[in-house]
Amino acid sequence: MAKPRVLVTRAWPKAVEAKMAEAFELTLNRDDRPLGLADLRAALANYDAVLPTVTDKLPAQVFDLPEARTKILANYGVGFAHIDTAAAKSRGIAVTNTPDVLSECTADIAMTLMLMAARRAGEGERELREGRWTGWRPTHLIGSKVSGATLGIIGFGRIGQAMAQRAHHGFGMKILVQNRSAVASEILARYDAEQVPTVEDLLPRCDFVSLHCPGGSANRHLIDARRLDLMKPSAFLINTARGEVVDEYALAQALWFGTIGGAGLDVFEREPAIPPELLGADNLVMLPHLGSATRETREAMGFRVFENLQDFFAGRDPRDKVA
Ligand SMILES: NC(=O)C1=CN([C@@H]2O[C@H](COP(=O)(O)OP(=O)(O)OC[C@H]3O[C@@H](n4cnc5c(N)ncnc54)[C@H](O)[C@@H]3O)[C@@H](O)[C@H]2O)C=CC1
Ligand SMILES: O=C(O)C(=O)CO
Repeated sequence: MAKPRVLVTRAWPKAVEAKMAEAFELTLNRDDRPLGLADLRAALANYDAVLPTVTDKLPAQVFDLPEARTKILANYGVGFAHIDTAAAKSRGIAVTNTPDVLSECTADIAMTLMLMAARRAGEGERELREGRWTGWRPTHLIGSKVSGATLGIIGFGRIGQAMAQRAHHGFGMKILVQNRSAVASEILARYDAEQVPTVEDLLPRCDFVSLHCPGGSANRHLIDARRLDLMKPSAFLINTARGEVVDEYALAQALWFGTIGGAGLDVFEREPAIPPELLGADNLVMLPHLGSATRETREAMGFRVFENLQDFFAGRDPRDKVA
């Protein structure tokens, strides 16, 4: 039987590409150039499986083609808001993602941002590299204490809980939770966490707020000017979820006017474009979407896609089917 034709849309870890090549008729993207709408539409017409990432936008219009050959979109990543899953489903295309294997590393990056923003690590490093450091002094780059502070987590799924694990058990933080659905009491008990009914209940009580919900239209600008105003003037906002969850212009205003203490961002609404208003804010730490970027995790994500494809082409339901 002919091997399924599979398109990998970006360059992946070599070990995963090699394993994939044994099982499938594989097309790789050696240049690592992001695909446009027309490329993706052509991919759906010509491949049995397309393996997109967060940089491949698949809105309904991409699925609007006379005949789709593709039967599965096996996404490399857990977030799949860049794929119109309803449109995929209506064309009989299954969608899978890669949960769990990236939860720890993404929570590690959220902790990194929280610590860097609170302890002014970005400002300190810039000062040192630019030769502006004049030596230790009692009033130099005074930050905010993380240990023992209150952390609000919006979106208490896999990564939100990994964040709570680190913050509560590692840093003695008090955990407040806001989640779309009720969180089981035994899960809350693991972190001595309290679930609050609304975002409005959570924000005024927190020293740090970390976002761990999915992106997409339902959560677009979940954190807007009105909600930023509810945060303490000393509090920090951390976003490793998706750029669109935060109104970046409202955030830039809050940072410039000091209505919040600072922020840490790993994701941006129009990444890789960063609004100039954010670039100039000193009380902001920014990373280029590094949440899952460790060798171990990026390989594990690839092998998870491989398992999903193997199941799918063997006629089994892939474990990570989301549509
Ligand atoms: N920065 C990075 O590199 C990475 C970012 N991510 C982002 O993190 C997100 C979360 O991943 P997981 O924890 O694995 O997903 P998950 O599905 O386990 O958890 C998401 C949680 O958010 C809750 N939720 C959804 N909308 C909400 C809202 N409006 N208010 C409060 N809670 C809401 C859901 O009920 C669920 O409990 C992904 O969808 C992705 O966008 C994931 C991996 C890496
Ligand atoms: O998995 C995701 O959703 C990412 O953002 C990249 O790992």
